[in-house]
Amino acid sequence: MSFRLTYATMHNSPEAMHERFEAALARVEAALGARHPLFIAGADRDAAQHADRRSPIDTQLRLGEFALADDTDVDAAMAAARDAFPAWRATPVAERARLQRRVGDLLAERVYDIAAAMVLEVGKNRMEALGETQETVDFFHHYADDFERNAGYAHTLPDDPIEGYASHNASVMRPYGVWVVIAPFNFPLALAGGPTAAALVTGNTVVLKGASDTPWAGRLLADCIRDAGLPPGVFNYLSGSGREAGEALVRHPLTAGITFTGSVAVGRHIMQQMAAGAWPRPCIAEMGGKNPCIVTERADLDRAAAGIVRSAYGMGGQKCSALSRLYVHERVADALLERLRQQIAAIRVGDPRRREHWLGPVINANAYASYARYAGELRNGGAHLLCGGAQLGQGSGGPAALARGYYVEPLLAEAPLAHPLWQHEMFLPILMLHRYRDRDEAMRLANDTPMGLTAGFFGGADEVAWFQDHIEAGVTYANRPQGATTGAWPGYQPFGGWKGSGSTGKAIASFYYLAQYLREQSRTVVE
Ligand SMILES: NC(=O)c1ccc[n+]([C@@H]2O[C@H](COP(=O)([O-])OP(=O)(O)OC[C@H]3O[C@@H](n4cnc5c(N)ncnc54)[C@H](O)[C@@H]3O)[C@@H](O)[C@H]2O)c1
Ligand SMILES: N[C@@H](CCC=O)C(=O)O
Repeated sequence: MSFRLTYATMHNSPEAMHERFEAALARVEAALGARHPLFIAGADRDAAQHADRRSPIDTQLRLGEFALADDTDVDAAMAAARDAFPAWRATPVAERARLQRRVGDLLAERVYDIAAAMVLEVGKNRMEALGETQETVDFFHHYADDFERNAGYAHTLPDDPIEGYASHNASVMRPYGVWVVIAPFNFPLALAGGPTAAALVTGNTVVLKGASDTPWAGRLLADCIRDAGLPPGVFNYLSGSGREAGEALVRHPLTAGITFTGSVAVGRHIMQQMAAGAWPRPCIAEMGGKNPCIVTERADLDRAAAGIVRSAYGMGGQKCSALSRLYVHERVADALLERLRQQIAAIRVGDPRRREHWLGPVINANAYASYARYAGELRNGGAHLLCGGAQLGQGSGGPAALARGYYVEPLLAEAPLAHPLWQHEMFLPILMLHRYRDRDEAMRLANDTPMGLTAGFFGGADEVAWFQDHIEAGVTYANRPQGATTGAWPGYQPFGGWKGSGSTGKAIASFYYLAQYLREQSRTVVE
């Protein structure tokens, strides 16, 4: 298939992709209900307790039983990763990169089956799930290529200018040791696989923990890493809760560094713990977003509407990059609203196993209840709900086909600027809108947030530089109908947040990313 799948191309998928997905879905559904163990020291390990997991699509759909790691399992995983570290660090870069590419190749071979599992586990639609799996493939290849391209960041420096001695100098980068990766529920494969690939290729060993809602995706990644032939202990997988397994990993004495992806509250808590102790340990924290889009009088409104709807409602707004604040010039607001209304009305909400359903359920009962609460807060806080606001699933009295899942309507609300939800990451398909008069006012409002992940702009070509120069966000998109604020891809858009959205100022898959998994050693040798 010559089609190259990315989040920007997934809107025009070829027929063959759907046929292969359908076949994989049937295979995966036929095998539901299995028990999924932990993966430690190269072997499966049963935990003392397991969680029975159901799909957000239909809570009677039983996915399987997933191990809940406890302190003993965390200790075992950390010890395995510590024991494997010296040999893995000493493994030539070319060999580490070869194994890493092999993981990518296996993910690619299994792309349809893994995507089918993620549709069931997360409730995302097939193209989002296929996109995420392909993104993970690309992370494994991208980081292997990048580390080799940078020759492992080893540099020979000039000899010291000392008479009578030959004093040779070099700078090398050395891995830290056991690197912990903590992944979020919404991209449970890509945001587990990306940091894992970065840590492994740079010579660290890894203990990965998946999110409590999505233990399956991480286990499927573990299977690919096992089958690629990485030595036992180099990679270990734990499923389990954040409060137990996650906390135990963060406070573990063998934890040399962490990549955390998730909410601001948990991220800041982990950063504080990593800064405390005998010495500060590195913590790459990729956190939340409250992403704005500015539409000026000169925008192409068809493009704007397409990009806005895709980014505000794709995956039910459960992307850190999702658009949640829309600032539109008052002269074009009504015309844009008309287009948005049409596009929102065309969104088909339903079981994401079916191709025609672009919008599946939200992840769990909490998110489902939060949606109703936020809709109420918007109404009570003086907002005008222009579209949506109703739950469609459990307990809503909505369509029978949706009654066992967590389905909600895409919501668009024109809200007073004083409304507190302008400042709160809801992580749901809820978009708030404000009509502005003056472009600089729009920019001030767009930047009026402690977050700074992604931002979108629709306007004249000669306004783009103004947007890029003034917006406080790590990832920016101008005039992009494929997604106003969403859809970064490794090798095309480095992805990382400013301000409260990220701890390092260095983006995922950027030129500067891998160096964060290494510490510098200066080497002087006098002959
Ligand atoms: N910036 C990014 O690249 C990015 C990408 C995806 C998601 N996110 C953010 O993630 C959030 C949604 O994901 P979520 O709901 O899974 O986030 P979350 O913070 O609830 O959980 C993330 C992970 O942390 C674990 N965890 C929870 N409490 C912990 C603790 N005390 N100690 C250690 N680990 C703990 C969880 O089990 C999970 O594995 C949103 O805020 C979203 O914006 C950010
Ligand atoms: N990389 C994804 C977002 C990941 C966060 O949830 C995007 O760019 O839309």
